[in-house]
Amino acid sequence: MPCMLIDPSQKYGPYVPLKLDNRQWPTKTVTKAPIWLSTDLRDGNQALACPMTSEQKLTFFRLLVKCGFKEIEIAFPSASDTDFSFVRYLIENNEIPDDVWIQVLTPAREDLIRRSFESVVGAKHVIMHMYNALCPMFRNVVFRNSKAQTIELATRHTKLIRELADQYATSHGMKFRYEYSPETFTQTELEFSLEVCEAVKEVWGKAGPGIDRIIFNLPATVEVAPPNHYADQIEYFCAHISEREKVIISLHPHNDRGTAIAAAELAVLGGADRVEGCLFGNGERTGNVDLVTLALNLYTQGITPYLDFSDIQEVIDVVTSCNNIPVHPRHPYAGELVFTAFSGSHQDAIKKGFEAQDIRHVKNAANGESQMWDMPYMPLDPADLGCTYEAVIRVNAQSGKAGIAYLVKQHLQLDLPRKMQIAFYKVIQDISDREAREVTIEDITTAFRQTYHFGGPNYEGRLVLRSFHITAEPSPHSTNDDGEPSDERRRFDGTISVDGVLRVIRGDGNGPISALIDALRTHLEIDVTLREYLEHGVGGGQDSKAASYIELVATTDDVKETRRASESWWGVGLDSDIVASGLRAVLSAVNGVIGDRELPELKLSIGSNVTCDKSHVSDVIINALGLELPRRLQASFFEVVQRKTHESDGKISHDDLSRLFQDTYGYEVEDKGKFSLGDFHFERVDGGGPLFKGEMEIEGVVRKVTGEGNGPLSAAIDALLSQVEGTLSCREYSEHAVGEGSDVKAVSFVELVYESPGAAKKEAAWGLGSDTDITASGIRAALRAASRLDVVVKKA
Ligand SMILES: CC(=O)SCCNC(=O)CCNC(=O)[C@H](O)C(C)(C)COP(=O)(O)OP(=O)(O)OC[C@H]1O[C@@H](n2cnc3c(N)ncnc32)[C@H](O)[C@@H]1OP(=O)(O)O
Ligand SMILES: CC(C)C(=O)C(=O)O
Repeated sequence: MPCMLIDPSQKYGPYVPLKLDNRQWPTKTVTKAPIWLSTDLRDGNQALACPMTSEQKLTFFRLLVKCGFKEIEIAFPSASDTDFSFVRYLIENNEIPDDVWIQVLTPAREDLIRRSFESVVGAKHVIMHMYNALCPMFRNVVFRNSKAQTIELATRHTKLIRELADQYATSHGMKFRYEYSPETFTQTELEFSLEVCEAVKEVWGKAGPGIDRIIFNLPATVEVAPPNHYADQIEYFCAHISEREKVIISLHPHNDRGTAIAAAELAVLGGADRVEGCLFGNGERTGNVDLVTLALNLYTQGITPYLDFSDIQEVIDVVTSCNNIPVHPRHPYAGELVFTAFSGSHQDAIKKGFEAQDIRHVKNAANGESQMWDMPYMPLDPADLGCTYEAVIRVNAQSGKAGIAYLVKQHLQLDLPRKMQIAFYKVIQDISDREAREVTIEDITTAFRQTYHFGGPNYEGRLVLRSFHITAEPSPHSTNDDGEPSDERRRFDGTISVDGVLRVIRGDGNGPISALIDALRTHLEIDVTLREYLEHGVGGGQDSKAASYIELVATTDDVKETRRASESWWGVGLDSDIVASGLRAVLSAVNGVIGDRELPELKLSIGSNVTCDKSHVSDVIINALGLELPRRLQASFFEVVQRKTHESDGKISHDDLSRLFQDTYGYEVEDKGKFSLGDFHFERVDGGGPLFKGEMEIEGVVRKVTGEGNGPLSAAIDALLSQVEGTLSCREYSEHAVGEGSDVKAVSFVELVYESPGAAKKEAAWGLGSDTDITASGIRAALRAASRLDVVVKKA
């Protein structure tokens, strides 16, 4: 069975290096783009098992024009009717822009040359491209021609092309240029290639400077030597061809050794002016040189390529749908994975690179300097090709903390502290190890939200901050240990939801965070110590928020041991108020600390009932006052009760409880409150709702007010609104009857929401009203609720 040889020299010989003294190309650098010719519609097309249909060729042609190609080889028209008709279609349907030269390929055969000319009749600018192979193998085996016969074949057909070009130029006003390809150039004796090209040039006889230059296209028909050898051959040819100024030297590299890009780049240094190739390197066998890569290699050196791949995805889509060959995921610049880092150290460098670049760009912009791209592992800004940064970092088991932190920052705007990055990395690593797959951005953000109970009601933990007040308290010690005046202390007084039950907790500390930690210790037996606290701003302007990060450790008897504890819990908080953001971060971490652990029950006793909850409180109100509290009012009052009973260790009598209720919501009490109702009536407005007209006593002064609404209550609230700054709205309303017979009256429950002008937060309060008239009872309840809010009254 055949296999690879131990000694391959028995089968394959080395290329023969060119003896080129004083070669120039190694010390040259490229400074401008070559002329490009796309041979996708000829060479690429011929290399497909199913050549393109006319529709596909047309779509491809339009793409090439859009990308900026000014020379396009559109067909081998004598090869098939499809190719011939395609050329006709482009010409007859004015598809070819005036500044684009179409090129057609023909062998050195009279019938095929004539047919090729027939195909291009009517085109404005045509490059006639003729080829014949020159190397010994082709001379001896394929053509069975001597050197002289080979030259004669090339010159005889060049002469014919010249005659036909003159003829068609005269008869059809067309402009022709001529390209001659000494096929198999790189395998041919250099002197012989030169001899043939000189002869062709002479017979063509029309080579001149500028646009009249004859094109000698020197193909690496099969790539059989390293790229430096091609560069040597091109430099030699450029140096020895006569009338160099009347010649365009063109390259046509194939990729058999996988070095077509290098060969083209070095051969351009060797003196070539033009490159023929295909998009993404399609073409016979291993393909032609890839023009996308060549152009973008120039671009990333700061050289304008004069080809536009700003929408690389569109280019990929068109090319792959026409060729039916996918672009390799690792294809330079275009592959799905080329702007993606999976591995940890790469991600780390990219994250740091972006951060440093952002800072540098701001500085450069301020100094009027250019915003140079300089990023680890990324030679090109994906945005230049219409790609987003979305896929730059992707996560699997090879990834590290920095990449994950980068994605959290991108998608949640949170710049995690280093130690928290490490903590969260473990969470993600567990997922990727367990599931042995790529971890998506959605996986990461969901895991983050779940771990830190971050991002709305769906992710709430067992403990949730509902409301709080921080007050300053004088320190019990007038001086500290150094004899300096002691700072004020802070008191946290807030409501948190604990497993769905509102709990009022209080605590003291040096600052709001330590006060909350103290409250958690006192009321819920959660004993933790703060180890690290960091915060940063998120967003700007009115919508800016503060993000806080907290690390907690379990408190031990030994302070040093506590600080050194290996187990810790991180939390995150985001809020427009920096204090609230820190407090949320504490609860986020505490949710991690408590896990499923049982928390001590609320100690609230009403009368002799020792463990009461909000339903017991509501029962007392029903029994004492006959009021059926709406569900949310029950929760709100339960909070009031807890706050009231703090000083009495959670104890309250039945009577005190009903009095507390009446005083709080203004139910059947003497005190009228800040807003109270005088005489009023409603009028009907044509086509509208009721119009409230009446008197309201506001801060002791009677005002005449009017207001419109969909119903009586909203009209009255509108009248009230006309007297205050900010906005007021009704969040909940309910009512029921109390009493019997002639004593029956309506009791209304109203929750109002108030937003004072410029206030970041809304305030809400309940109020109660009772009256024999149900409308009056509702309005009284609303005014009572307003009395409990910090409403700013307009000047009378
Ligand atoms: C390196 C390249 O990519 S070059 C472009 C290759 N593209 C094509 O070949 C296009 C598709 N080809 C075709 O459609 C056909 O080959 C045609 C229409 C061009 C010619 O078809 P046929 O006349 O049947 O010839 P066939 O396909 O067998 O080609 C071989 C003949 O052409 C000759 N020949 C090969 N290249 C050339 C050339 N550049 N100039 C002149 N004759 C040539 C061969 O010597 C051989 O001649 P022979 O029959 O006298 O021995
Ligand atoms: C016709 C020539 C230029 C060719 O396609 C080749 O040599 O690969």
